[in-house]
Amino acid sequence: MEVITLSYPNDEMKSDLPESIAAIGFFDGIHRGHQKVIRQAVSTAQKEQKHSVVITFDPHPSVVLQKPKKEITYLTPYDEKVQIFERLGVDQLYVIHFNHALSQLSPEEFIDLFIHGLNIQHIIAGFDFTFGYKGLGNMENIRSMVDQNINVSAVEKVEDQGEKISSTRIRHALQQGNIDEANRLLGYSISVRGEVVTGDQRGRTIGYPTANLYVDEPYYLPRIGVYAVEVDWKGQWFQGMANVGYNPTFVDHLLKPKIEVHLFDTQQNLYGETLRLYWRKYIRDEEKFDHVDELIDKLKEDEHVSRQFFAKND
Ligand SMILES: Cc1cc2nc3c(=O)[nH]c(=O)nc-3n(C[C@H](O)[C@H](O)[C@H](O)COP(=O)(O)O)c2cc1C
Ligand SMILES: Nc1ncnc2c1ncn2[C@@H]1O[C@H](COP(=O)(O)OP(=O)(O)O)[C@@H](O)[C@H]1O
Repeated sequence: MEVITLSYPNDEMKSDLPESIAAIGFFDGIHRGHQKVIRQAVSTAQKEQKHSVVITFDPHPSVVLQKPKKEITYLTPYDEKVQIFERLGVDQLYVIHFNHALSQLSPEEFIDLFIHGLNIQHIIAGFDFTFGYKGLGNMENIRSMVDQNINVSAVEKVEDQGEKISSTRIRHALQQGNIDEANRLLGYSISVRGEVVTGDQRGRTIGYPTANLYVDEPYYLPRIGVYAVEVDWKGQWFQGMANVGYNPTFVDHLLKPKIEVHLFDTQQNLYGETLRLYWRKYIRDEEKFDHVDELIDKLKEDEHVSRQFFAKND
């Protein structure tokens, strides 16, 4: 899959682009609804022997449009998205840089630049996709904006338990520690990828060394607390328990939550290694303990609960 970033007003489009079928959207999470849109573009392209394309945006429009600005996090930050599109068989990914100038384009100007300009012959998006200045373009009025020979397909909503699947719904599930629900809506297991960095070297002194994960992308993390997790390290799988939190027993004011994982049944030195951590089961909220001994007792309990969870689910 080829990845091309485009920004307005700087970039000139090439003139000899192949005829393409495009799925378009922001696609945070690439959940089952998004997958339906993308799969439809890929299969239509295969049938018609054309290129399959995803057109998406970065960063999220709210970064530009929302005041005051807040830090935004994603179910699937940029690198994750690229990997998932690749797995879905997309030939070409266009990432349109979302900036103020882009937000001012009328729906017609947007279509001219990015649909006609990229030689898109068929546009596929979710039924509620909007685009252009103030989101005035939608899946109804788009038909009057595109050239006659261009097809438009709106994919109807995908539901789960009678409700629309949405990125917001997945965020709420994660906020409640409901990993099963988030994974069911996503259609795959949510994870984070990070590099093991040095922490306060305290873990080993309390009998639970923890690999501290530095994630260099803005992930939306599940609820602060303790989880049974599985870790993929270069294709080797480990079970363990992780904490997303602020270590209030030891530290007064961490600005960002830390992600740390204790892996069961290994003493591997992992500094500098890249791990992918899959959240499996929420166990409890993080607590502030008056004594380290109480934390250690709790960690023993967490280990027991996690191992029981894996014994039942293996
Ligand atoms: C499964 C698990 C549960 C944890 N629960 C708590 C907790 O409830 N409260 C807390 O202050 N720290 C908690 N911690 C974090 C420990 O305080 C932390 O691992 C320890 O201070 C080691 O930090 P270091 O890796 O920087 O050396 C937890 C860690 C793990 C792995
Ligand atoms: N079972 C294990 N789980 C996680 N890390 C382990 C384990 N065994 C050894 N380690 C190593 O020990 C380090 C964690 O030790 P710790 O004392 O918590 O130090 P730090 O504060 O730097 O994380 C990990 O980064 C890893 O290299």
